[in-house]
Amino acid sequence: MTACVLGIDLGTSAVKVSAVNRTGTVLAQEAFDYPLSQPEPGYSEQNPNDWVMATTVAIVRLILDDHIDPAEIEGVSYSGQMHGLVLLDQEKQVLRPAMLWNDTRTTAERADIETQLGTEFVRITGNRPLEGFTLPKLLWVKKHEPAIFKQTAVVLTPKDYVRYRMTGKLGIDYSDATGTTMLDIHTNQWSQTICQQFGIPMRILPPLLRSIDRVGTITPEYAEFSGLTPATQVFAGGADNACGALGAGILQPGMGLLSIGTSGVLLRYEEQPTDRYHGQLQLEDHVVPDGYYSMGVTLAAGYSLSWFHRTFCSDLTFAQMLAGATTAPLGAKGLLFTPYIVGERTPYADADIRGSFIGMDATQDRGDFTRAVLEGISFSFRDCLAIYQAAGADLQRIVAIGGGAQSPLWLQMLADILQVPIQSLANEQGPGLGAAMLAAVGLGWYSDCASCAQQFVHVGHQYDPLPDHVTKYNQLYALYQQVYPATRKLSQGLREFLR
Ligand SMILES: Nc1ncnc2c1ncn2[C@@H]1O[C@H](COP(=O)(O)OP(=O)(O)O)[C@@H](O)[C@H]1O
Ligand SMILES: O=C(CO)[C@@H](O)[C@H](O)COP(=O)(O)O
Repeated sequence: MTACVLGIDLGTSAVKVSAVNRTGTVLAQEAFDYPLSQPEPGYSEQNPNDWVMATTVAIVRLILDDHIDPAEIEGVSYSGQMHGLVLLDQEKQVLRPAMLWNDTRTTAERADIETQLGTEFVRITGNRPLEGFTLPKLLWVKKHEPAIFKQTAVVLTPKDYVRYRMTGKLGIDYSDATGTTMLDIHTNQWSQTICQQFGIPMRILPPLLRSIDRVGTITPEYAEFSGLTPATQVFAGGADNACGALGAGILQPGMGLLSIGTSGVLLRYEEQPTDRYHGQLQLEDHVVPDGYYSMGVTLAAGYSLSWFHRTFCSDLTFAQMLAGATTAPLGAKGLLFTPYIVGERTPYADADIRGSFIGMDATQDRGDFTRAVLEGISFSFRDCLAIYQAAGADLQRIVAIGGGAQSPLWLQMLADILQVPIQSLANEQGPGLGAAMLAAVGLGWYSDCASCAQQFVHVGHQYDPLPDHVTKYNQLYALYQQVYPATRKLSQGLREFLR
């Protein structure tokens, strides 16, 4: 008998479900993709039912193909892409496609929040209003789709909807609730001030849960649908970046996480809701009770690379494309890329900025372009690091996770550009491992997250900065920093042209 838990990681590109035993060994993992719909520039949507179907397929495959015995799955928990808006009516039917974290149509709503509440909003939520958060999306629906807003009985974030479909229970955990920017980060209650100011009925906000809280069990209907048993216990789970941090053992100040998924995140554990970053970085509740974290988010990290692959080299495998970057010289023969292909969040909260290749030269080839994309994304991470450095917040150790962490070339480049040692994990599962850990702690296998991390988290390789690369990248970064101010007006002009 191998008792195990399932960690369900509801990412932006796919769901990944990992079966993990009591000692943290990953027994099997299954993934299933779903599409992203971008009907207009700035729009980014997914169908919540696709998440449920994909999760179910992954679970069925774990049972049928990997021979995970449903009777041995004692617990399930979740990690989810943050900030997405899922609206349900009185009958708990989905009212419209989910608006995702990288949907930036809400610039007017964001400005409105800033005008109406200004610094009070930052004080309450720990965050300045940004397009990607849930509140501006809800205000967009209120203004542009009033009939849907009127029918809204429940607001959820993505993984909460999947949990609801598996258990029949509604709720949101604190780490995702902070990401809505409707939670008072100091009291951990929904903010009456924000709800009253913007006309959000508090009854549509779901009950608040701790990430390790037991929510219930699998419903008989979902058990029949998926092959799971109704005895399996379900725990709340958390935001993907918080779960990623837990799964990488980021549980103390000075420890940092680099998540290279669809988005790119540089995250630091915080002991309290600090205002030292003046809203320049996000501040969120951790999945660890009474813990917090700050983070800078570049909207298109892995997404820039996938976009490049899809658009310019779909004839190559991902590995072949990356091999071209390995042989290209540092600096890609003078080519700079800025990864603002869906706008940007940190350090430039700018939905209109767009990416650029600067320095194109007839001597460059596809390998140089691929390398420039990797370097540009890495410079964007350095922009996030610069905010930490300016605030005097140390990051002694950074662990990398996510799809991008599969590339040794990229991890070495990041060590060289950030000038900090970057560690990979031996059992990298992305945020899914953190989700599994929440189930393990919820079940009582471990007394707390820290003791579970001691058993589950194993560092793999360390990439140390190479001095001659550091010098060259410093030179390039100084140029990269000039691209945003130089292209801002051009991007605005092009956005106007498109409108
Ligand atoms: N071998 C690889 N090397 C570098 N990047 C990769 C590799 N494989 C996938 N990626 C990048 O990882 C991203 C997906 O990472 P993942 O953590 O699964 O994202 P998400 O959780 O957002 O769905 C893709 O956008 C892709 O560009
Ligand atoms: O918006 C944020 C964090 O604020 C994103 O990091 C999302 O949480 C999506 O994560 P990935 O799919 O890239 O892991």
